[in-house]
Amino acid sequence: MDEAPALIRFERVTRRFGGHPAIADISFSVGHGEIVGVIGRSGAGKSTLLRCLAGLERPDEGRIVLDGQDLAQLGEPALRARRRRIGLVFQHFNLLSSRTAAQNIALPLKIAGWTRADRARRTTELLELVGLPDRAGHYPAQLSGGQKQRVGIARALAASPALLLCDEATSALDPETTHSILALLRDINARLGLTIMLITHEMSVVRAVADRVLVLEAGRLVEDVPAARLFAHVEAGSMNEATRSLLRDQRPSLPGFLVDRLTPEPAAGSHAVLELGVGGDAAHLPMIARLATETGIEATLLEGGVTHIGQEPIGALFLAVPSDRADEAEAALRRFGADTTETSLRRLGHVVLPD
Ligand SMILES: Nc1ncnc2c1ncn2[C@@H]1O[C@H](COP(=O)(O)OP(=O)(O)OP(=O)(O)O)[C@@H](O)[C@H]1O
Repeated sequence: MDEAPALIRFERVTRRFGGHPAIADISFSVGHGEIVGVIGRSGAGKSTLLRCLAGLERPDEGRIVLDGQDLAQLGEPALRARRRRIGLVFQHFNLLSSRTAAQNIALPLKIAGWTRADRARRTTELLELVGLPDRAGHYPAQLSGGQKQRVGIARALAASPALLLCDEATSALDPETTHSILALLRDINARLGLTIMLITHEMSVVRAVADRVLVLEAGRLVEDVPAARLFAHVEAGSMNEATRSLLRDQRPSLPGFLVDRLTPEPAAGSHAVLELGVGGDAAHLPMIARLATETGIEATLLEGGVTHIGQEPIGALFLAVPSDRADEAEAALRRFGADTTETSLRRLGHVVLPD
């Protein structure tokens, strides 16, 4: 990370319950304005990490530094003030059903002692920000799930927090609404420069919104990587098994019928199958066309494609080239920019393609 001091620093944080560590020896830092996804399976320790960060749990070991302040050094009043610098967004919205959207949003401001006029001004501003200017007087029961979560986000932002913590914020929503809520979070991040941490068990959520990904497994931090690199599988070989298994359903993969036919050695008329993982600028390189013009080798695209994580192109292509020219094709692809820091090139085996 650059010279700017981190907003969040976890230093070897452990939290135990009944002697069993829910999170163990966790260290990472988050810079201002980053969107960080924390992913892991049920019981991996995500909620515990979030609760420690929100000051709702105290670590047994290690330090959590937020904006230069060690949370463990703060007494209860200072900790309460700190908590107001953190906005929390919940899976089930946690709105008061007897209050309107505007009243729900204004509640933290009322508790913080804002005047009625200031509350009204800020609430109007927030309803605009989350795209609900005409829903101020609606009660939660009159709002859709997505609208309720927008109110939840507006409430979390009311006191201008330094950090927004989202705990499975889209897990109760359908895919289309999830998409719009994640777009809203990205928009808020871009407009306000707000740092966001999202806890989720869904790789698709991380994929849609995060700049960086932390993977938790059985209380340990097993991966801390830029999202684009994670999805380009550049370091697939070095990735933890927990990460690979979370990724498996996201990545393009060779169709099963071809995997079944793969052999380690070439056969008469066979093709070598190459997996080309591309990311960054490499995604724009016309590698297949260059391969044809410069070597005369015509690669067949078996599967795969390029997509985007934020603005970052990433992809995986599965190519077939005649087995007797596989070495030559690999050497050329490497020369064109494959197998650098942002791309990877792997030979999966040989296959006799169906006619
Ligand atoms: N208050 C608690 N008392 C006892 N054990 C706890 C407590 N909170 C968490 N744990 C245990 O710590 C481990 C991590 O739990 P945590 O809720 O942090 O995981 P998670 O990744 O958020 O899971 P989920 O996605 O299911 O919420 C689990 O084994 C859990 O049973």
